[in-house]
Amino acid sequence: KLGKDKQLVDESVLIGCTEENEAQFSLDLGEIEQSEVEQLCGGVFVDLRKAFFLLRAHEAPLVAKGQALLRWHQSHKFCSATGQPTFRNQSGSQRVCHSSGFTYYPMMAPVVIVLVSDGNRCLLGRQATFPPGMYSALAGFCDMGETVEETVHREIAEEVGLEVQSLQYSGSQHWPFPQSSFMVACHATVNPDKTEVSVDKVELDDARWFTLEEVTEALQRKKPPRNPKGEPPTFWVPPSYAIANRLISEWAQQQQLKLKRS
Ligand SMILES: NC(=O)C1=CN([C@@H]2O[C@H](COP(=O)(O)OP(=O)(O)OC[C@H]3O[C@@H](n4cnc5c(N)ncnc54)[C@H](OP(=O)(O)O)[C@@H]3O)[C@@H](O)[C@H]2O)C=CC1
Ligand SMILES: [Mg+2]
Repeated sequence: KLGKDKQLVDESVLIGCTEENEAQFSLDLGEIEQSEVEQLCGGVFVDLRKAFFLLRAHEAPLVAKGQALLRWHQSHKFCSATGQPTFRNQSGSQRVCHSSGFTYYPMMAPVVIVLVSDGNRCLLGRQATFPPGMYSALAGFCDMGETVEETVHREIAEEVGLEVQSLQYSGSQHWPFPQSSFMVACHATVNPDKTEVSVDKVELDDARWFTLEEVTEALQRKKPPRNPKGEPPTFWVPPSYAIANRLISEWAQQQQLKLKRS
């Protein structure tokens, strides 16, 4: 039914291709009445952060990419040099200003995300905006001109007052919040004799060391826990789709291996 609306179809963006060579598009439903779409499709609209708890592993990156690309088009309708309208190409991978000749490509902001360990415990922090009880690995945007290594040292020093000794790359992920981030995930170690945390209260609500037992228990919680009023919130970690979860899981596995060997 929506396919009959030529303008809507023209505004969709190409986001990928299945193993069976079927093209995949993302479509901004714009002004369309949500309840009508929900009825037509037999589904409900869900906030993207909440949807990440429900999506299957291969769906989440596709949804994240579609949403990020559509949002980029919405906020790049005009050339920043001339103020003239920009025009998208057919697939939606770029926008051009005919007046200045500039071509604009979707951009991602590089971010480091770091799981700090002192050999026995790992350090997790929470921002005031996180849901109650949720702690994650520490993260921070790369400044202009910085290397990933420099950002890791600076962010850990700024946010918790610790000096990183060693760094090991783990993986990367596109993250659609707050705009489009390119998350570079690393494990880091600090000197076990210098573990006193000094939390930057502007950036973080709290940061503290967690034991393997605490982390193992939190990793088993697949849904945000229900926190009864008046009781301290239960500790939990980001969902499996978030690369923070992968870092925390890898650390727990390494610690368990270490325990088995000793
Ligand atoms: N996928 C995952 O597992 C996880 C992802 N994340 C993501 O990592 C990102 C970074 O973590 P966070 O601790 O917030 O970062 P930072 O520690 O760098 O702190 C955020 C502050 O950095 C400044 N800043 C610098 N560059 C940018 C930019 N390009 N975009 C937005 N703000 C910028 C802003 O402050 P000011 O305005 O004062 O300059 C902002 O308030 C977050 O977007 C978060 O969603 C975090 C944890 C887990
Ligand atoms: Mg941070």
